[in-house]
Amino acid sequence: MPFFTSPPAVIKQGLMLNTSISIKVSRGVFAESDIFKGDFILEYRGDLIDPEESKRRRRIYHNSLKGFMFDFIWHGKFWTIDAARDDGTLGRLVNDDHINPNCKMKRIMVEGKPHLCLFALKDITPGDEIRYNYGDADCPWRNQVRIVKDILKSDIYIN
Ligand SMILES: C[S@@+](CC[C@H](N)C(=O)[O-])C[C@H]1O[C@@H](n2cnc3c(N)ncnc32)[C@H](O)[C@@H]1O
Repeated sequence: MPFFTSPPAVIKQGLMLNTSISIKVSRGVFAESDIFKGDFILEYRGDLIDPEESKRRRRIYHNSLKGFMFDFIWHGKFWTIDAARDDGTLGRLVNDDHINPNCKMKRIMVEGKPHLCLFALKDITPGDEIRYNYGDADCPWRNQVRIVKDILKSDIYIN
């Protein structure tokens, strides 16, 4: 549950989204109006960079910024949208859910260039957090969830 909510941030094609902050995932993006299955939600905006530039930036970035680099394959090569710079857009603030995501990132070609766009996988109601599956990316928080579950599985009995 978010504990802080900023004023409504973005109205796009009739969709209203908002950013909130929680202890667990820091910032996130929440629906403020109904979103229907198949709707376009937002674009993950940033610099489109090739593998060499991506490697160079990864060498100099602090770990916290690497989480804003979205890798994908295009024309048989790895490319990256680097959203490390805070440009005020919301795509960079959408969190991961690899178990029950409510939207999906798709590659949309515009004038020969790929754009990463988020579409609803199901109906989303106001208050729901917008989340997609980050894919095979190395996501330490997924392991943390597993560790918590493992701890809960192993009960200790005291007579
Ligand atoms: C693209 S940013 C998303 C916005 C981020 N929550 C923020 O406040 O800047 C990706 C980072 O968010 C955090 N994150 C995303 N999904 C998460 C999740 N399911 N659980 C915990 N942290 C998550 C991780 O720190 C990750 O590196």
